[in-house]
Amino acid sequence: MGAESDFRCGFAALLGRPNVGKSSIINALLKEKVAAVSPKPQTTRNAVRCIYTTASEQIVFVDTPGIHAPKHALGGFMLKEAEEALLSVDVVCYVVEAQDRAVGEKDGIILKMLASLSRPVVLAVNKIDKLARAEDYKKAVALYEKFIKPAAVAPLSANKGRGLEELAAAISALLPRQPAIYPEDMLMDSTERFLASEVIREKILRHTDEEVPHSVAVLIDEFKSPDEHPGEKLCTIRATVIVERPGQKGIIIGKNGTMLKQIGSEARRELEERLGYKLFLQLWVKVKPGWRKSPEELRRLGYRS
Ligand SMILES: Nc1nc2c(ncn2[C@@H]2O[C@H](COP(=O)(O)OP(=O)(O)OP(=O)(O)O)[C@@H](O)[C@H]2O)c(=O)[nH]1
Repeated sequence: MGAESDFRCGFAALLGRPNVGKSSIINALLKEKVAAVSPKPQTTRNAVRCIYTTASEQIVFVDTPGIHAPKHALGGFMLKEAEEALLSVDVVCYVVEAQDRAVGEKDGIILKMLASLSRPVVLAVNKIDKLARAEDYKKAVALYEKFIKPAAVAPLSANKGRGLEELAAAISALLPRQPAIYPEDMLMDSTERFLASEVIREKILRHTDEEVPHSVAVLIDEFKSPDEHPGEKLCTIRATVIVERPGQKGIIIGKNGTMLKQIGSEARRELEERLGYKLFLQLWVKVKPGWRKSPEELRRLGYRS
């Protein structure tokens, strides 16, 4: 790592509607590095998505969970939660697509939040490879600049590997000068078990409404990775989704089990990508009335103060 006085380090929230390429950007930035996971427990408020370290900078990309659920954000409560999460970062990296020519509902919610937030925003305009004329990305920039004043604009293509270093440079220019927070070889800051439960929980939140998200906990019953069990070819995860009422169980399982299947396959895909293993994921749903009020249950689920 470089001279500490010039070194920049801080937290960047990665925001954007689904499918704009957030995961692709992270993967491209980390190149071939498999998302190895450190056994160090989670220390930050937000889920750390990855840690990008070079000789001169360390950018800790975090997820801001509330923003994945615009349905709930509309309700006001989650919007506030998301805003609070955003206040714990130094910079917001807002990802949009180069072909965007109108602001959709999901971006509308994000823009509203960003407009009232006192954090610098880097507008990452992804998928420039899809444009016939490269400079047309400026049309997307003009569209979003009607709502926010980004501190920097970074056109890029995660798939073609273009503009990634420029994006990292634009973000790190806005970070405080301070030494690295994490060791330089650390790519993520959470245990694999914790990551698995958070990813499963996040998929449930995306698919459910009203009181269900607040009544859900995920308990990892079994986690067998090929690293710890050399005989294993796959990583095996068995988890129980805990809810408070039978009706909530029905919602999560869905008609003929379709909802649970969908949640399971989305969680499996994301975990395979982030853990770097092929995965066998099995989910159960169990009703535990009042689990949120039981200190013993909370402890078992890992919610320790
Ligand atoms: N043409 C092109 N496609 C891209 C680029 N970056 C990502 N994609 C594609 O866009 C799709 C969505 O990419 P993801 O990285 O999964 O998007 P995301 O924002 O993480 O999506 P969510 O996890 O649903 O929020 C995938 O099919 C990617 O291959 C790019 O630079 N160019």
